[in-house]
Amino acid sequence: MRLKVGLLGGGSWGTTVASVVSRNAPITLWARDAETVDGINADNENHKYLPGIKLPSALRATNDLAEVVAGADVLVMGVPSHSFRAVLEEAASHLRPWVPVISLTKGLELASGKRMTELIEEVLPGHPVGVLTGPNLAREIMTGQAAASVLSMEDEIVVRALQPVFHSGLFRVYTNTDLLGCELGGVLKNIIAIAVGMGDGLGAGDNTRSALMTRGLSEITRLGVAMGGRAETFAGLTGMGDLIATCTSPLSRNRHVGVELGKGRPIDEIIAGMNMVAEGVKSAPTVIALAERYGLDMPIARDVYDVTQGKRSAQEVFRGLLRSAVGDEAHPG
Ligand SMILES: NC(=O)C1=CN([C@@H]2O[C@H](COP(=O)(O)OP(=O)(O)OC[C@H]3O[C@@H](n4cnc5c(N)ncnc54)[C@H](OP(=O)(O)O)[C@@H]3O)[C@@H](O)[C@H]2O)C=CC1
Ligand SMILES: O=C(CO)COP(=O)(O)O
Repeated sequence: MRLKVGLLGGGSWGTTVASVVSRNAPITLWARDAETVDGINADNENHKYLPGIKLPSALRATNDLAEVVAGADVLVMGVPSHSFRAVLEEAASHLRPWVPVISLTKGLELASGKRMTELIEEVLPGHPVGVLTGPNLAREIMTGQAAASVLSMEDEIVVRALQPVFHSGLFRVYTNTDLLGCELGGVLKNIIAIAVGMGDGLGAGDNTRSALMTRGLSEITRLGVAMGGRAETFAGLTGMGDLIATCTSPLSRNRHVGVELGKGRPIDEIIAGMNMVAEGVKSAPTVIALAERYGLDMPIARDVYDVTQGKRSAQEVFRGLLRSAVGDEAHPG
């Protein structure tokens, strides 16, 4: 039986995942924006988020959320974290019982600090939940570059059953049962990418970038393990893998924010000039609150928080980093 997939969210990543899935399964994409829907159906193009890229003709889009959700055997959530709960609540009354819900979103709920899969469990109790995450820059995948990703769900049987929905020749989908670890890796690497971007914007060198990424991974792993993730997950595709892609690619929106901060531009101006989401800016305060709750020192994340809140400049933060105490690499703090 071919599972029918419904995907909510017509941004760059929702459209990309829908295009990938359309090779394997019937899929309908819901977008709130009528022009996005028309562009996908009439021109096979998402003019707003993936201009110039031809989408598969099998991909169909609609404005009708109820139709997409009610017809889905698998529901995929591709809206940013700030809209996730509202869209999920709208979907809830239309979803059939036990339909798995997979999140593509790499952010935390601002008010509660919750992960997106925690929101799914809260709004849709009883539905199997998962994430699809990894080093996956949308535009690269749409231009036919190979990539690997991870479908993570706690139940090994369910995750194996859903893997073929997402996996294809150039989009290689592994499975992992460490849901919390996989999900957190995707959230936390955004903050380190902002830090690396700040360094690049200030003209820092490759050694500096390498130091920030490595110490950043150490911060990610400390918090992730304290919250219940497995250490080895953070060394895999959803941790180190995604960190490398996001910290080094000019396509990353989070890194872009960092680069512009490094050049001295104010955060509000940078965000106002972007038509896409940079989740790390929104999750930095929540991550700092989590670090405090778990009694952990996360100096790079704290610096990103300070700069994105306008408390200090990128330049000040970089001077501070060079002056900070250095101890045992393996046992910081
Ligand atoms: N882009 C990428 O390469 C990757 C992104 N991700 C993650 O995927 C998630 C989505 O990002 P991405 O697709 O890139 O985001 P974009 O900024 O490209 O697009 C955001 C989309 O969400 C829609 N949206 C926002 N608020 C609402 C709402 N209240 N109701 C309905 N739709 C809404 C927007 O609609 P509208 O146009 O109408 O505003 C738009 O279609 C993020 O968490 C991101 O971190 C993960 C991996 C790769
Ligand atoms: O998550 C991503 C790559 O895996 C996309 O990163 P940005 O949101 O920074 O563009």
